[in-house]
Amino acid sequence: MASFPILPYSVVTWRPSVKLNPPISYSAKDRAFKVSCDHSCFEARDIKYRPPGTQINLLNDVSFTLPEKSFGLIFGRSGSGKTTLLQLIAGLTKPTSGSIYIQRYSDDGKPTQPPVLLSPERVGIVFQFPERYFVADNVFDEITFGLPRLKSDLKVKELIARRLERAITSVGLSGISLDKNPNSLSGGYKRRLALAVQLVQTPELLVLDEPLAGLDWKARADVVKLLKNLKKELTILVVSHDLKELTPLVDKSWRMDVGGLLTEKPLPV
Ligand SMILES: Nc1ncnc2c1ncn2[C@@H]1O[C@H](COP(=O)(O)OP(=O)(O)OP(=O)(O)O)[C@@H](O)[C@H]1O
Repeated sequence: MASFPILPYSVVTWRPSVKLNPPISYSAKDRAFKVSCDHSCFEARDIKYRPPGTQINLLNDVSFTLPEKSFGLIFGRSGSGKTTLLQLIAGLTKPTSGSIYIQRYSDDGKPTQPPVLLSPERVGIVFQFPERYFVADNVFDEITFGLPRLKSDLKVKELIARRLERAITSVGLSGISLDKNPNSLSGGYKRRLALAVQLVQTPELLVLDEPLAGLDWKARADVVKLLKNLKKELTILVVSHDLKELTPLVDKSWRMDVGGLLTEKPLPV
């Protein structure tokens, strides 16, 4: 298993960090969330989301804290707002109010600096049935689709080549020809490819919507094993109905109730 992320954060210089202005202030209620954060946490506070032109909030006062390199799982009824939350975290939609940010803490649980807004470049999102969104006719083009085109100088090319190689290795696609048509891969390999597409962008937080949906038992077991390995190097947040299979990986879990209400709860298995 290749170690991941591929490059130290400082090397990937095109990833902007946006400071919140004004900085978030901390109440006694907020401090209760810090207990489990040793270093950095991905945090959401009081997220509300109402789609434009509608009268109903899909998400209501959603708050959570996910320590870095941990595995979080959100479960709950269909239509409760889980996918909507993932889309907000990935920056595909903006919350109506509230914020999602990264907070660093010292060993004694105090914030060491102002929170930094979570920018979309730091998040990789794998949609439910990601293979439906493949755009290229070979594996190489699919993985490199979102990368800078290769007019760049040699150093950038080398950097991209290393990122590509490590993404492929880390999802176990090394044995597959890069010329292969993505649609000719098995279900499990398509999921690996969808993960590689995100990993090549070196995200710090990977969010996955129903990563086991539609796979046979063998492919499901393979994806669980893959996620277990990725968890060593990345923070992962999953929305899933497949609680039993994912239980061994889960560090924190939440139930989303209809009306977009998120509560930290142990898995009901
Ligand atoms: N842009 C929108 N405008 C209005 N309603 C929306 C919009 N986007 C989603 N919804 C509705 O919001 C609710 C929450 O949808 P969401 O897909 O987030 O739920 P979910 O918990 O992920 O469901 P599932 O488990 O079935 O995937 C659904 O009733 C959906 O129809």
